[in-house]
Amino acid sequence: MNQYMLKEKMKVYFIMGSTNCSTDAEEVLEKALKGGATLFQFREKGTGCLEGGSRTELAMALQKVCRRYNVPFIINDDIQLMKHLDADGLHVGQEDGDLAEIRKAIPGKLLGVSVHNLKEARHALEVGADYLGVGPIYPTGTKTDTRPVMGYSVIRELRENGIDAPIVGIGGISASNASGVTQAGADGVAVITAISSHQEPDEAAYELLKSVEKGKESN
Ligand SMILES: Cc1ncsc1CCOP(=O)(O)O
Ligand SMILES: C=C1C=NC(C)=NC1=N
Ligand SMILES: [Mg+2]
Repeated sequence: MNQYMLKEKMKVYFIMGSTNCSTDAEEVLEKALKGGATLFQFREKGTGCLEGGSRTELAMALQKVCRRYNVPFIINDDIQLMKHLDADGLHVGQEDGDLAEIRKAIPGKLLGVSVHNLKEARHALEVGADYLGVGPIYPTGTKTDTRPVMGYSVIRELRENGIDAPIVGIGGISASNASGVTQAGADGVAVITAISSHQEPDEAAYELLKSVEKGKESN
């Protein structure tokens, strides 16, 4: 997939694991994709998350939903699971291992990296990352061990320093603030709660998409 197509897929980047939704994860994902989510990341992490067979089973079920909507299915952190399912890609953080090693280990797959500053962004792209996750943009209760809340500043700084790779902002993002993230230069937004905990995940995804497009108009 070329960079232009990948930037299109970054618009509404939905992330979820079993601990992020009180109802049926498959149903929430189906609705999110119906509503316009453009990419999905399976992130099964934190207290009470699934392990072993039940983890793999849920991942397979969610991968099937993504296939039906022709939406990329990305796995967070777990390279074994990604390989086992032949998923479309892997997302890793700064502490998930040597980025160059990880890049070599998954040839032809999408590799996303969480970055927090220009140095980390340059390194990730040098080793061959396909897209960058930048945040936390706003305060979030979903991930407790985040770096300090950064606002739009890092997104702007990356763009001003010639980083034109696909970028998603992440952290406390909803339809009410997503336009600011794309106005600052991101290609889209990555969200957990705004969709996974919404009564109507399809409406939530659609509102996010509209907010993302609005921000793009003015950047
Ligand atoms: C995984 C992650 N990385 C930085 S903030 C965050 C959590 C985002 O969750 P939410 O969209 O519910 O704020
Ligand atoms: C921490 C993260 C940052 N960015 C993205 C896209 N996913 C993540 N899990
Ligand atoms: Mg990680």
